[in-house]
Amino acid sequence: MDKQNEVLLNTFVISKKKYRVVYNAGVLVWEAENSKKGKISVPVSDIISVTLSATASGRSAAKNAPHAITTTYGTTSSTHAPMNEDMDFDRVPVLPTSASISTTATINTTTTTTNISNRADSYDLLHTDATSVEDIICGNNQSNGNYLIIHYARLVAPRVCKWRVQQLVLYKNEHRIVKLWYQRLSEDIREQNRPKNLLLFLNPYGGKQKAFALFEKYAKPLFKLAQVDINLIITQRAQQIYDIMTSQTINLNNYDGVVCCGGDGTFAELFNGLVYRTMIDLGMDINQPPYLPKPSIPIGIIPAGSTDTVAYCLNGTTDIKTSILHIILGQTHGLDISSVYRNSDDSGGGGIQNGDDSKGSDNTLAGSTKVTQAKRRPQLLKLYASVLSYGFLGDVTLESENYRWMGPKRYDYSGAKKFFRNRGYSGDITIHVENEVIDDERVERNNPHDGVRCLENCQRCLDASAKSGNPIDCDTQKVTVSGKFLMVNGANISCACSRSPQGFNPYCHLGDGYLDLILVRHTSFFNNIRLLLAMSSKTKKISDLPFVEIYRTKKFSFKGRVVGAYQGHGHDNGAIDDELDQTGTTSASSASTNDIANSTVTAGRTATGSLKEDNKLLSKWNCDGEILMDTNIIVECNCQLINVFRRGVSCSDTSSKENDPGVLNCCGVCK
Ligand SMILES: Nc1ncnc2c1ncn2[C@@H]1O[C@H](COP(=O)(O)OP(=O)(O)OP(=O)(O)O)[C@@H](O)[C@H]1O
Repeated sequence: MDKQNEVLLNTFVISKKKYRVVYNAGVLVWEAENSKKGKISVPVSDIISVTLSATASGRSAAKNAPHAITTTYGTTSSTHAPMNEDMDFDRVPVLPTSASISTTATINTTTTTTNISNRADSYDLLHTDATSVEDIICGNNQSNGNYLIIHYARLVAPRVCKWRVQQLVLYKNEHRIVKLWYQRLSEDIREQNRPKNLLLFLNPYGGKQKAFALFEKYAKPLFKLAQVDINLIITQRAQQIYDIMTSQTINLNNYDGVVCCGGDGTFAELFNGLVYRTMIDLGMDINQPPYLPKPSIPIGIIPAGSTDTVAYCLNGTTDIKTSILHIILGQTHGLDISSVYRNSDDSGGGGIQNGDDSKGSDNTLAGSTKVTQAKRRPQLLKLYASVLSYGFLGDVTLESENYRWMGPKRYDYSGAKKFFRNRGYSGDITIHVENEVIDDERVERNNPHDGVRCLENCQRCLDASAKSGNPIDCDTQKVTVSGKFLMVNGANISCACSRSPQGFNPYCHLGDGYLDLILVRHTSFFNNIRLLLAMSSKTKKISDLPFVEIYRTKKFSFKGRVVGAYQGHGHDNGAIDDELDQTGTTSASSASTNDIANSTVTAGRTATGSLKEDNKLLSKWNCDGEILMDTNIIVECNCQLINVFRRGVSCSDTSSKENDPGVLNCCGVCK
C-alpha cells in the first residue's frame, strides 16, 4: 500500500493506561480508552526523535560513554571536559539515542576542514536503514525493547509563544509491533527537511556574557537529542564572524545552516558576512553591487544578547529553547533585509537593484543630473535586519558603548541621559511611497496601520515571496519630509522585544519587502514621556501619538542638516529649535528639497564651518545596534533576501479583532 495512506493503529500502554494510538498521513494521535479526555495529536514535523528502548526511562549503559568536545576559539583549538549529562531539559530525561553514537552527538568543533569527513561519516550512519541504526542505538538487548520513546516539540505557553520538548512513552508487549512503529516513524522523521550539520558561531561577549553557559545548558542537549552535528566557533573579537564568513576557507556547502548564539549585533555580522560572501562567490563588486544576491543557505539565531529583537520578532519570544527547537525542526521562511548606501552627491543615489530606480534615478535630493548619475551605483555600507535609527537611539548606542561593562543596563543609563537632554535632529527625508488607483482616486498601496500582524503563514509575506521574482509595476511617488526629529527609524521588522512588546509598529511584516519608516518629531519633554510609555506598553502603539508618522516604503533617503551652527545657537532646546519644529514640512512631490531655510546647511557641505564641528551637531545611525559613521544615506528593503529558521508566530489571542479569519493574518509578534 502507498505509505501515505498506510494507517498504523494499535493499542499501547501509556502511564499504565490503555491508549488507542493512530499514525496516519503524518499525524500521530493518541486517545485513552474508556476516558472522556480528548485526543492529543502531533504532526511528524514536530517529532524530534523516536527511540526503541528496553526501559521506560530509555536509560542504558551508553549514557556513561565519554563525550569529548573540541571547540574552536577563533584559530586555536582546546578540548573541554566531557559534557554534563544532567542538564536542564524540562525534566525530560536525556536518552541514550545520540549518546551512544558518539560521532553524531559529539559537538564537533575542530577546524572546519578537518571536521568534514567526520560529519559525513556520522551523517551516513544516521541514514543507514532503520534496523542497523536501531542496533547501534539500542544495543542487542535494547533492540528487543518494547518501549517506544517519542520526543516532540509542543507550544506549551501560547500567549508567550514558548515551545518545549515533551516525551511520550508507548509500551506494548509485542516487540514486532513496537519495532514496526519505530521504523515507520524514524523513516518519516528522516524525510523531514531538517538541518543535520550546522556551523554555529557563539559570541561569549554579548548580553550578560553568558552565551557559552546557555549553549552548554540548553543547546547542546537539544542538538544531541535531535542528532544534529555542530561545528562550534567561539568568537574572539568583534567582526570575526563576518571575516570567517567572507573568507573562502570555510566551505558552506558542508552545512545545512549557519547559526549564531548571541544578540542582534552577532546576527548582523552573520547575515552581512553571508550576503557579502555570496557576492564574492558570484564575482560581484561588493562596494557597488548591481543587486543583492540571495544566499542559498538558511541562518538562525539562538538569543543570548541584550535586547534580542530579531529573535523576539522571529519567534514571538526570546526564550532560548524555543529558538533552538525551531532551528532543529528546520522550517525556514524568508526575512527582508534592508541595505544602506552612501548618499553622496556624486553617488547618484540611485540605480540600485531591480531596475526600480530606472524611473527614480533622481532620488538624491537634487535631481538635476539625472542622466549621468543613473549609471553610478551608490556605495553599499551595511545590511540590517531590525532597525536603522538616527537621532536619540543613534546617540544612545554611541554613548552606551562606553558602558558595556554594565551589561544590558548600559542602555538604560545612556538612554536616561539622552532622554533628559531632549535634543532634536534636523534632516530631509525622501520617501518612495507606492500608490494605486482605486475608483479614479490615487491611494497609498500599503497602509502601515492596517491592523494586520505578521503571524504564522502570513498571507502578505507569502504573496511577496511569490511576486519577488516578478516585481509589480506601480506608481511610486516621492514624499519629502523635512524638519526636526527626535528619531528617524527605518524598521525592517516590528522591533518588538520584551521591553517594548509592540515595538515601533506591530503591523510591520518580516517578509513583505517593505520597511516602516517611523518619524518621531522633536517636541516637548512631556511628549517624550508619552512616547516612552507607549513604547513600553503592551496595548498602546506609538503611531497613536500625534507627533509620530509612519510610512511603509521600499526605499527612502536621508540627509542630515546642521541647523544654525554658526549663529551662536545651542542645539539642545534652543530657541531656534522651537522655531524649526514649527517649520517642519511634508510635501508630496518629486521636487528638490534643496530650498531649505538659509540658516541650515546639509551635512558635510557647510560653507564656513569645519566638518568636525558639523559632525558634533549631527547624530549617528544605529544600524542593528552598531554605529554607522555616514549621516547621509539611502535605504532599500530587499524582499526575503535571506532564509531564516523560524516557524512563524501562532496567535493565541483569539479574542482579538485582528485575528478574525476574514482578516489577513501573518507572522510577527504575539500580544
Ligand atoms: N569575542 C568578542 N569580543 C568582543 N566583541 C565581540 C566578540 N564576539 C563578538 N563581538 C561583538 O560584540 C558585539 C555585541 O554583541 P551582541 O550584539 O551579540 O550583544 P548585545 O549588544 O549585548 O545584544 P543586542 O544586540 O541583542 O542588544 C557585536 O557587535 C560583535 O561584533
